[in-house]
Amino acid sequence: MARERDSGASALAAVQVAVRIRPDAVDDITQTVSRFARPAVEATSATSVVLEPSVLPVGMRDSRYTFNFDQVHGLDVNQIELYHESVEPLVRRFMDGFNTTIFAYGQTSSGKSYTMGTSEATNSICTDTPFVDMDLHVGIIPRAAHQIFQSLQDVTAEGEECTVSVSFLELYNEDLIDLLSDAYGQRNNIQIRETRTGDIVWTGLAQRSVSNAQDVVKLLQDGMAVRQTHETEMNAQSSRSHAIFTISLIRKHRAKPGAQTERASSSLGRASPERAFATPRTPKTGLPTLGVRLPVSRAGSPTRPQTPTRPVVRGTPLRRAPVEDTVIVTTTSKLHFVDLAGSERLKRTAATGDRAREGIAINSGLHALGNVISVLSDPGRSKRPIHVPYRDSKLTRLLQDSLGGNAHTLMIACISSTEGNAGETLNTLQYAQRARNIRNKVERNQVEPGWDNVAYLQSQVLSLRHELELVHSSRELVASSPKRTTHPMPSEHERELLAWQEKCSALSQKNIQLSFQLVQREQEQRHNSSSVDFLQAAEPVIVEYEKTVDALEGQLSMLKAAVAHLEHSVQEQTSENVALSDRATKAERQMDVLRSTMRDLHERLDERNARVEALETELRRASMSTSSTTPLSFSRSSRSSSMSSDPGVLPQRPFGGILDYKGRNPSNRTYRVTTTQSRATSDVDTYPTSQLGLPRSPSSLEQQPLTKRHASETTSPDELLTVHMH
Ligand SMILES: Nc1ncnc2c1ncn2[C@@H]1O[C@H](COP(=O)(O)OP(=O)(O)OP(=O)(O)O)[C@@H](O)[C@H]1O
Repeated sequence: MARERDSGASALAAVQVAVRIRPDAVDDITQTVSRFARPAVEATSATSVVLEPSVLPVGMRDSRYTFNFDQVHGLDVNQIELYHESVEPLVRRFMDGFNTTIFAYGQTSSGKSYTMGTSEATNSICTDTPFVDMDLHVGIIPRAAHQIFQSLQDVTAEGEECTVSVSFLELYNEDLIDLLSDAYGQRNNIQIRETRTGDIVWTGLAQRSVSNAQDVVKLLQDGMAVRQTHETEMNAQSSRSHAIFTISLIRKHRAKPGAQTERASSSLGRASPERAFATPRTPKTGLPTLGVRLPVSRAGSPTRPQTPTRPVVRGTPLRRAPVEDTVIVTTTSKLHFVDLAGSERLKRTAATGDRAREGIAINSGLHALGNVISVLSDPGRSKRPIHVPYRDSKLTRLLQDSLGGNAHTLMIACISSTEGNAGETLNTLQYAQRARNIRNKVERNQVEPGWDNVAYLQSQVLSLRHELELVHSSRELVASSPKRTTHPMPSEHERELLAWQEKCSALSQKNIQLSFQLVQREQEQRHNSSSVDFLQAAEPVIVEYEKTVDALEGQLSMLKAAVAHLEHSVQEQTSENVALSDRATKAERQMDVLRSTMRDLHERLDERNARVEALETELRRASMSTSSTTPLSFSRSSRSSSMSSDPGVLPQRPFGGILDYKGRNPSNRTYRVTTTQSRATSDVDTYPTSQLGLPRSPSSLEQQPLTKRHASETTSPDELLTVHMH
């Protein structure tokens, strides 16, 4: 926890972000096309990761993406290493009395459940015997349970009394479901409520006491068995809900008043002297954050903390106060493991029906979480108050204390290494980058008993007054002693007197403080008493309103989810359009190239025609001087229609020449004509007779069967003339 600052009563702690790159197994069903299975991300150091932009969809390509985080776990980092590097320090914070949250975020099938320990590997743990070595694939939660109970062995041996309990909550389609309830599946009454002091609490959630790590894992397995998971195109066992597994700890130890904050050994989150002594923080008794009810008196009136009904981990009984001044200090803390469902593109998961509805709800919660993270990470937030949209979804309400509130938080961003997932990977990395800017205000949840109890304070004041009177009377007694005037006081008595005097002044001070406290409390009580009746009467109405608001918020969230989904589709459509216009631009470029090729060809054609004209002129000249052959004048058409600027219209120009009629095939009426011009035999051109102006059946011509080649060439026989240029 390097990035933490002390700011008086509470310390500022940045949200920690660890990135985990999952290896892509051969049988990974998301990687069907090997072309997209190339590696796209690389851990370049223990804290940085690079995403290759060329693998991103068009429109998302930018420069090389390099991201820095608190930890980066590459492909070769296993569960044990990840736990030691990223999670163990957080679990120690929890043991020290701080609320702590660890949540996994990432696209579907990126390894969130695997990392958190809510996947198959956890089911393989045998809970009948104490854990020795866990399977390499076992995730965070079972390992944390093991660490917690190992540490508790030490503190209970020192005489502390500790109580551990767990709860398991699921948020499915905006419904809160208790995964450890005996009445699972039946309508339950879990509600997220805000106390008058602004704390977020859940009511109606089962708390199960546990006395060892096996108990924790057993309950985890039970809850996992009923959690909503289904197969999608992207994951054979995809979590269709967000789930929060919580371990709650209550520790009690004896300490001198005012010295209790030194007991907890964390180097972080030092409680201020004011909070520890003069105005001890009202413990979240009964309604601690994230809704776990600790022992509390019914009407919610503050009482001295009670002994838990089922203390689970007990040390030797709390030592009797060796001296008058020790009190029992209670520390409460919670450790939340949040396994978020994966963000998913419905197109890729091929979700329809219920799966699509689940997908929309999942994405909507994550979208709201993204908005909260964006607002909290806004650097301008410290200068001006900004509304944080926690109420936009139940997920954000549940995580309110973990993001921007009183908790040490670790986000594990899970990403896939392959090219096919590069778009989602970039989103996850950007999301995580923002989360890293969030600062939480952490403080130890610790309280000295009785500070919120007026009767207790009154009795303290009375006993102190009584002690004070005793001291005064003893002083007077000593002062009136006749020996004092004649003999020096024996040093033993002197010391005793000084001790009494010191004690007297300490007690007077404490008396003043307590009296001051008492007056404050009485004033507060007087102020509150008038509203208590009203509040009691209004309570059921308020609860009803809360339920209605809750239901409406649920509907609103789903509507927002639908809108977000539409927006997402529009975004996808837009990027498809971008890709299409990119292709259109490319095609245009190709057209330009073709046009220029055409121009070249035309030029070459013109050159050729010029040559032909020159030849024709020569021919004409030759014909003038030769009278033995029949002069002909006709048009010549080009065979190469592809060279014409207008396909279908053959370029024509006058052709003058002396032709030697070699023969005629009557069946197809094709003429074979040889010009007097000397040419290679391959220079055989075919002309429509209509263009040549020749008679269809000139009897003067020698009939001659055409070769096979000619026959195949002259597919429109009656209109063609084959000319051999010699
Ligand atoms: N680091 C890893 N090493 C080995 N296998 C892994 C790793 N990460 C994930 N897997 C495997 O990948 C598959 C998908 O992982 P997992 O179910 O944890 O994903 P997910 O992010 O929780 O998905 P969803 O959001 O759909 O629930 C599982 O079979 C899991 O065992």
